[in-house]
Amino acid sequence: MHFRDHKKSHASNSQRLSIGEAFNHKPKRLSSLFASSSSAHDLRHLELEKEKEDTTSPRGVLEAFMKEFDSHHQSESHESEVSCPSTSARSHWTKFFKLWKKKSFKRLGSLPPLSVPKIPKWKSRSSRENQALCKLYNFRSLVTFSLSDIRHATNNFSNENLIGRGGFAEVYKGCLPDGQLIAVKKLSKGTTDEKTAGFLSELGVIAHVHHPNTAKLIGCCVEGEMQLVFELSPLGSLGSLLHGSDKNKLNWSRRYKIALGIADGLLYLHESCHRRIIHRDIKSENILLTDNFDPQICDFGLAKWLPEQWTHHNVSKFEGTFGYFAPEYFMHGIVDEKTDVYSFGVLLLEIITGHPAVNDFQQSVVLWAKPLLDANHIKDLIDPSLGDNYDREQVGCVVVTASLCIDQSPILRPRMSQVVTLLRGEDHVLRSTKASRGRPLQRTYSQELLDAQEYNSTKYLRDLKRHEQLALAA
Ligand SMILES: Nc1ncnc2c1ncn2[C@@H]1O[C@H](COP(=O)(O)OP(=O)(O)OP(=O)(O)O)[C@@H](O)[C@H]1O
Repeated sequence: MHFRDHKKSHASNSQRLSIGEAFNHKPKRLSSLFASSSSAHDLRHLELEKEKEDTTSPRGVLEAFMKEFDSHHQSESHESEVSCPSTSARSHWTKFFKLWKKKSFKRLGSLPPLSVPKIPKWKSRSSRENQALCKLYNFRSLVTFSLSDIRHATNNFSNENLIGRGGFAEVYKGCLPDGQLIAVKKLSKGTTDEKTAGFLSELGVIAHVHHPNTAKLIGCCVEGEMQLVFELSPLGSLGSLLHGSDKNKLNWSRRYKIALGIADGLLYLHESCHRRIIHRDIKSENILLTDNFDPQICDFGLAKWLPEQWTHHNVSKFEGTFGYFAPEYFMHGIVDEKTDVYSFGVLLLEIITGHPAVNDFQQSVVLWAKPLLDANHIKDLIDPSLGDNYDREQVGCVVVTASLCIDQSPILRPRMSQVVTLLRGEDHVLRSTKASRGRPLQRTYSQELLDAQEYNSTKYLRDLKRHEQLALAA
């Protein structure tokens, strides 16, 4: 288990937390929820080893790809005696991954500089090492940047170019020689091992993801600090607009468009992507906005891949963002699509009400909104800054969807395909198709668990309160 600094450049109370941070200096109390006997170091070690062996985790998949990459490379060497110009760059990557594998618990920082892959120039998109990398990351064209390319683009990481700061990284605005605007996510927090693991995990997921509503990775750089290079989302995060001084930019039709776009992006991650991806940190700060207010889901640092046959995944390390946790996650460490659906419900409440997930007084928007939702007092929920300028039907659809998404019971929460239908007001389609063609609602493991404990509404609210009190007591 590791502890991170979570200062954000945009004021926010709902910051990503590790278990220790969520309860501020009371890690033992909560770590016992998921794993009672191990020390923090042992736990982290077990977690890393488990992830490396687990071919379903992003890093496990990287391992599998590396094996494939090695065997491909060996068979190529047998075929040709002549080495291509990119062989040395490729072997740097191979060494980098091998060292990471071997030294996952030793300091990579103590390795000689040559151990870090040498990066070809950013223009070398078609070079063979890039092709090999693309193969490694699901055959997509990625650019490998040199540190000097990045320095040049970001005005040497100047403070004026700093546009975001998260729990793991600083994000700098930049401009490539061809005029393309970029956002460079420089992983700068934690130990070298943690940074390497975080970099590979995020890269391993984001490079597989291609959808209009997910952040666009252009490439990466592993010289100096590890850096991911994205297309710039000029309007920044939804959180910064929704809770900052530019709130007036977010009229109702934009908010509705954003809600639909995020739902489409999440549906893609859960059901249409090459692999089944659970994001695990859906929140307004992790939704970026293009010039046209098209939302893009970003920050795949906590994302998990779930094999098709798994009902859920149990995590022993509690990470995420206070205010967005589904009850089954913070009580039992259960992760599946429905934990993302819950967080999406909280995000919808933010969009409707304009309230942050957790305010300065640590009050949760869920606890505030629930009585109003139950009493159908929709008018009292709506962000006063919208006045009467909203489409009643659309607001109705978003309110109903939010209310279903934050249901205490995961089985009663809709799947993302149902969420999309509900948000568009096409739930009559849902009702008529559910009986005939739709997948039957399956009881999930988390449902059984919650039922077994007679997890009722009163207990749910008590748990939320307890969660809040623990955080406040810190
Ligand atoms: N492509 C981008 N375009 C514009 N701004 C961006 C981009 N990527 C990130 N940012 C800004 O940087 C912030 C931090 O980025 P990100 O969430 O990826 O970092 P993190 O360290 O993983 O954060 P967290 O603590 O949530 O895990 C975002 O909230 C956003 O404001």
